Amino acid sequence: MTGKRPGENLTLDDLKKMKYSWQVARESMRLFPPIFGSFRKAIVDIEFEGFTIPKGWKVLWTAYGTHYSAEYFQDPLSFNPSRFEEPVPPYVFLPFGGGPRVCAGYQLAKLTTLIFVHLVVTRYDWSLLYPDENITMDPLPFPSHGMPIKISPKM
Ligand code: HEM
Repeated sequence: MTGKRPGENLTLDDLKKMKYSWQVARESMRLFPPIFGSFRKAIVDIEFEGFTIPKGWKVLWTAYGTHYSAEYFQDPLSFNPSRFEEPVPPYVFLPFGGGPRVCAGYQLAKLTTLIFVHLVVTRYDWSLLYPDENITMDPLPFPSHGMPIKISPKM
């Protein structure tokens, strides 16, 4: 989002135009979903693809199952925000969960992510202290040095 005068606030209309920024955020959450999954409890016996899930059992759904599947995302390990120009089938892209218990803060999270990214990119110069920092899964992504950055206001 360019064309803003220094100090001029972003408007809701500005945020609606940030389609590529949101694609970048979505692609980041596809590769590293902040919440990798969650549990559901079967409240009745369920038949699913030849399996029986008995009433009372807990089921773990994970975002990685579809996020890293070539069936849904071509070349799934590559970072390609443009892939989100095409619609994604329901229950395939799940950083915010899905169904009746989908994240209640989705819109707020989208808003704050777009504002944060806009301000960091337009107002600050920043760089990673450890560009090749190792990231382990524990089970969430965990940068081995805490991912420190060097940040300073743009001159
Ligand atoms: C990037 C930011 C966020 C991510 C990735 C995220 C992710 C998720 C996920 C995956 C769930 C579903 C968990 C499940 O199905 O068991 C969830 C639920 C929920 N989230 Fe978020 N969330 C984010 C931000 C927020 C914010 C900002 C709020 C509130 C201000 C919020 C409030 C909630 C609530 C209340 C639920 C429970 C909804 C329910 O069970 O009916 N989240 N979130």
